[in-house]
Amino acid sequence: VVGGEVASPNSWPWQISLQYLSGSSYYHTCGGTLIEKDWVMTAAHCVDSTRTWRVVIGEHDLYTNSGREQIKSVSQVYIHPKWNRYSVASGYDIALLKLSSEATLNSYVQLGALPPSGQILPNNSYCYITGWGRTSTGGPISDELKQAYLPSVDHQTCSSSSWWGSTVKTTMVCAGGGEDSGCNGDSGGPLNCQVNGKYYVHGIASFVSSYGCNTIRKPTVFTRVSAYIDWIDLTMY
Ligand SMILES: C[C@H](NC(=O)[C@H](CCCC[NH3+])NC(=O)C(F)(F)F)C(=O)Nc1ccc(C(F)(F)F)cc1
Repeated sequence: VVGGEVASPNSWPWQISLQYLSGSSYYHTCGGTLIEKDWVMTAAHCVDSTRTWRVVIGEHDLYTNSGREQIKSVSQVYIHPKWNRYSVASGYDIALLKLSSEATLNSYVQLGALPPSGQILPNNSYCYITGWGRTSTGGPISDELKQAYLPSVDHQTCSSSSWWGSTVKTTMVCAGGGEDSGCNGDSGGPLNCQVNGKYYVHGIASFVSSYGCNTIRKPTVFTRVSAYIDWIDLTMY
């Protein structure tokens, strides 16, 4: 997350850190959302390589143990069947991870709420991106979970020529486009949007400009969760 601020610990209790094993250590690679006690939603591009994954729930500082963390291994990865790793612009950047055991829900660990199928946010909706991604283009990832206010940008604007043009599809949600943005390492994490006083996870961080994370008029682009509710339900149940 470029800009924004460090989040109050565990104030986004559905946020997870997706980590991969390298040698004898695990490393943060992506964000994700706990959507059932044993299911995590993330981006397909985060898990389309063969690795050993684990999910850390109740996390805040990646390098300290608060005692609130719950670490789960991943028993199965379900990548959307239409995901094409060579064409993030085609969409379908969504995956579900089945956990080896259920998380325990408490003040620090809660489920993220999904929007109704097909729901489209009005332009300039009140949204926050959260993640441990780079804090500047090419910079280091954040030790602590960060948040940034990223108002949503409707498709008409986001797909206009001086914005993302036809790269952005209607199965995506744009947010930001100013000096705050998502960045590498926030991938897979939630776009949290407040609707009638409650937060819903409307997006899964998918891509930013290759010219720089916080490029003006290149908002962070998210998979639109409300476009995939049927697939999510079919996969989990
Ligand atoms: C460096 C930049 N990285 C990203 O945007 C990465 C991974 C994207 C997956 C692509 N394999 N995503 C992120 O950093 C995220 F946090 F915003 F999600 C990038 O690749 N951007 C990008 C790639 C392709 C396209 C386009 F769709 F146009 F082909 C647009 C932007």
